Amino acid sequence: MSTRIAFLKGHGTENDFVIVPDPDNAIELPPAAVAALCDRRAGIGGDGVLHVVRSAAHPEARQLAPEAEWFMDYRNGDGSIAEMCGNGVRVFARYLQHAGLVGEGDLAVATRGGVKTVHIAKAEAGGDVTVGMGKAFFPEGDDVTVSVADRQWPALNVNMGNPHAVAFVDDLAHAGTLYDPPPFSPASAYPDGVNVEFVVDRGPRHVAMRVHERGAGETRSCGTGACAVAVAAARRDGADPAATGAPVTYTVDLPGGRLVITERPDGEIEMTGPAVIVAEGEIDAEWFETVNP
Ligand SMILES: N[C@@H](CCC[C@H](N)C(=O)O)C(=O)O
Repeated sequence: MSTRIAFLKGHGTENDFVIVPDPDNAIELPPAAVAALCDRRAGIGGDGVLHVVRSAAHPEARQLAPEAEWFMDYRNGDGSIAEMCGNGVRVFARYLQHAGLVGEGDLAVATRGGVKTVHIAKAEAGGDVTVGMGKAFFPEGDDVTVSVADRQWPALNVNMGNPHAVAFVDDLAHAGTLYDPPPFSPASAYPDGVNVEFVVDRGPRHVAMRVHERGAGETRSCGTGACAVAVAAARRDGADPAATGAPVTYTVDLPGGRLVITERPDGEIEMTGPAVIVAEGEIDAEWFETVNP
């Protein structure tokens, strides 16, 4: 094993990540090592890990290498693998820019959810990062119910590459502590688990949300969750862009900041927000061996 393992810490609206640059895919990251890196007391701390690998060097992304040089090998904080991370891909792009590997403007990033187009705005224009998130899907089946303590809400089943249950509530405090995954029924609705969003209205096309993320617990932001919430709100509000032929934009406030989500008439969704690198350093090789024997 290499004795020098670089890392960076970054966040997008306070959805925070340990970034592990590893162009040649030489670093093994089993679930226990990911969980140790993400541990907020005994590790570096983060909602997840962004393992930065050249697509050509990763078996899951090799076929995407002609379209996208870099693969976001995303892991949840508990070490599990997710199909997509919306804030993660924005922070991933910021890392590539920070490292001088890309400039401002457009780039393609390979993910388990396919190739995503990312746009890094010029610093003088605010420097926000926009990602083309693809289309939302609404899996058919039983209606989903989410519950917290003695309250229950109907939830919309939205797939943004990863699964979401979106519940509109009267008060975000009704979601409780969100230490544990909120129970849902029927149990068959999400065989692989689910990210659960609780949403309140703030004004016209403006909502606020909290989220319990699969594999991470309550996080201060979730990009795919914000997109799921925006499309759920649009349908609830009768503002389906496919039906009206006009793009629809929602402002989504999260505990860690604000994301702006636009759905186009063809169903394509774009998400814009800040992405920040806050630190960089070296993982102690001896410690890493203890968590990754
Ligand atoms: N924080 C992410 C979502 C990360 C994956 C999620 N926890 C899952 O398991 O599906 C985002 O910004 O989208």
